[in-house]
Amino acid sequence: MPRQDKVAFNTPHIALIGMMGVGKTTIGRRLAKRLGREFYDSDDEIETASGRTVSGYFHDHGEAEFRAGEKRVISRLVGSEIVKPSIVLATGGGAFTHEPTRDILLSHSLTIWLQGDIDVILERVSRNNKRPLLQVEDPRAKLEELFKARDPIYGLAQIHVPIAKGPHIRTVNRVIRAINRHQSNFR
Ligand SMILES: Nc1ncnc2c1ncn2[C@@H]1O[C@H](COP(=O)(O)OP(=O)(O)O)[C@@H](O)[C@H]1O
Ligand SMILES: O=C(O)C1=C[C@@H](OP(=O)(O)O)[C@@H](O)[C@H](O)C1
Ligand SMILES: [Mg+2]
Repeated sequence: MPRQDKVAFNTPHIALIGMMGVGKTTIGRRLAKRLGREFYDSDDEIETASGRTVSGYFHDHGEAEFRAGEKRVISRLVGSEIVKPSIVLATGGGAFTHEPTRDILLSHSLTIWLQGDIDVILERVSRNNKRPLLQVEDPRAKLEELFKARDPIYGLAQIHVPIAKGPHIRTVNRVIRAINRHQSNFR
């Protein structure tokens, strides 16, 4: 394993946060593979536990219950006192904005904000209708509203990484470099 991957390997749980469509799930899966860690996605865990899709869950129970379920899932994955190997967790875009969930993430993991601009994100989320919050007449306006409300909160993450253009590996490399820089500041 390259030296810089080793530094990242030795960190606690890594949690990716940021806006829908920025790449948390796809980058997280690749990062975990690179670091030889287990990968979890909080949306997948909610879907498995509830037997509903995220959209179905929102439809049936509403956002407040979704946030409560999301908190339970994240607490189970990274909030436990039981010592287990560090994982990579991709959170859903709203998880970090919910204070109880944010507290768990900040206390038990290295939080990494993947930052993308609205045009890239809009293009990506338009590929399917899996994101209930954007099933509105004007998704751009909704995204603008979410950016305004959420960016200051996402800014509380320990590490900020602007996504790279091009293949996923470029962003994975940026994340690993950012973790290295962060860890060396604390040694
Ligand atoms: N570097 C990239 N290049 C091209 N497409 C990407 C890249 N990163 C993510 N995507 C695509 O953008 C979409 C959203 O990514 P996803 O990982 O689901 O985001 P999130 O989990 O943050 O909502 C997916 O279709 C994914 O394949
Ligand atoms: O931003 C949000 O509030 C949400 C983001 C989604 O996850 P992704 O960020 O992985 O798309 C999913 O949890 C749900 O649709 C709500
Ligand atoms: Mg995702």
